[in-house]
Amino acid sequence: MQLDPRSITVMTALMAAVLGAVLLGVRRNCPPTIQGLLPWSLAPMTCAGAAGVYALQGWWPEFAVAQTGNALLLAGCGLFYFGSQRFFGRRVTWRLWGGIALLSLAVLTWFLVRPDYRVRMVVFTGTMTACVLAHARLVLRDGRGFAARLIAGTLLLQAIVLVGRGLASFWVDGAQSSRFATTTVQTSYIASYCFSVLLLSVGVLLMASERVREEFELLATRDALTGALTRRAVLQAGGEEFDRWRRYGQPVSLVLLDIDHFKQVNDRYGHQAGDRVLAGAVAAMRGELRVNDRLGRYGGEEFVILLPSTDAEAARASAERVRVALAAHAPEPGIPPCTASLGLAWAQPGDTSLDALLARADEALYRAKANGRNRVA
Ligand SMILES: Nc1nc2c(ncn2[C@@H]2O[C@H](COP(=O)(O)OP(=O)(O)OP(=O)(O)O)[C@@H](O)[C@H]2O)c(=O)[nH]1
Repeated sequence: MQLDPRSITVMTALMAAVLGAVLLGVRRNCPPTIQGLLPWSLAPMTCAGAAGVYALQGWWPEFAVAQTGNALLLAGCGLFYFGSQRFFGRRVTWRLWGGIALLSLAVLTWFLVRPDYRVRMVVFTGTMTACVLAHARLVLRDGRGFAARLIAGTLLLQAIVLVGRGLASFWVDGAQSSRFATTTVQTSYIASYCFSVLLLSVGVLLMASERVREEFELLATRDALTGALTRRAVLQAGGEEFDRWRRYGQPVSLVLLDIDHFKQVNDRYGHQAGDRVLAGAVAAMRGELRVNDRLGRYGGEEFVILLPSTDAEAARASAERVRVALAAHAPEPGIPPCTASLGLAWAQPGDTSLDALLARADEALYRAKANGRNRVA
């Protein structure tokens, strides 16, 4: 089967333009917290521009086709990388990008004065390969899942094809060989370029939709005011830990915590200050908990702390740490620290569900309140 490189190039231009438009559409439906979609949308469009310019060979002077096409292709490659930097929240190195743009401009000008196919090929291949490899490194480091693997794999393949084609240009009579020569090297290069744009666009699309799903999941499990887990989410996690205790004997403990005299905070400083005090209290509690511990808002000024793999003694130490931290935490100037009462419970033989622990923790909390507050019972 013989593929016509010019037709592939024209098809690539059309396909890349459509992919860019699709990504732009996706961007409109994404929450603004997801960054990088604009450069990601512009990247395939720029590649489409490059393919369109290459397709003009024969109608435009060769030098103009090569310079403009290569510059656009490099810009497309850079935009994909730049988009990923934004997406992963990396600090964007403006100086680096400015430097690369200036260098490219200088090289471009120099080629206007001294056109040399092989030097041009080395500079272009070298810059493209460096950009592609840096991008692959970033995605491998910060990304996960199928989409990240797809992107990294495509980029690595692209680097191999780039280097292969760069080397081949020294064997083939490069200066005379046509861009659309139906040689194996040229056809593979153009076909791989077409697939790269397609796979990279699909990859970033998947990565963005995965992020949207994660953000919505987070919204559904987090209490909007304090950032603690919702009651439903923390109780679900508690149920899972309880099952683990029943099946494998892994200890699990639970704390119900109620901020003392919180009504007075609202009455004295206003409901909004009360809101901030609650959010601050959650932040202070978090600082005392381990990574696997779960903190949820049970309702109002009452919280649940789930302590997986924690027996009664260790749970008491954790609860005590939280109590001390809260009593020492000054919410904001003018508002004194709030204390809290904590009721502790742990899984015991005879318990049939998490409700048993919740009931005991509630009784313990009641005792802590009755015995003078600011204590663990
Ligand atoms: N600002 C604010 N206040 C809340 C929120 N949820 C519940 N509250 C308030 O928390 C207060 C709870 O009051 P009470 O149940 O009387 O308990 P308390 O004043 O903490 O007294 P003790 O628990 O007995 O120490 C009420 O005034 C509620 O309005 C909230 O999201 N924001």
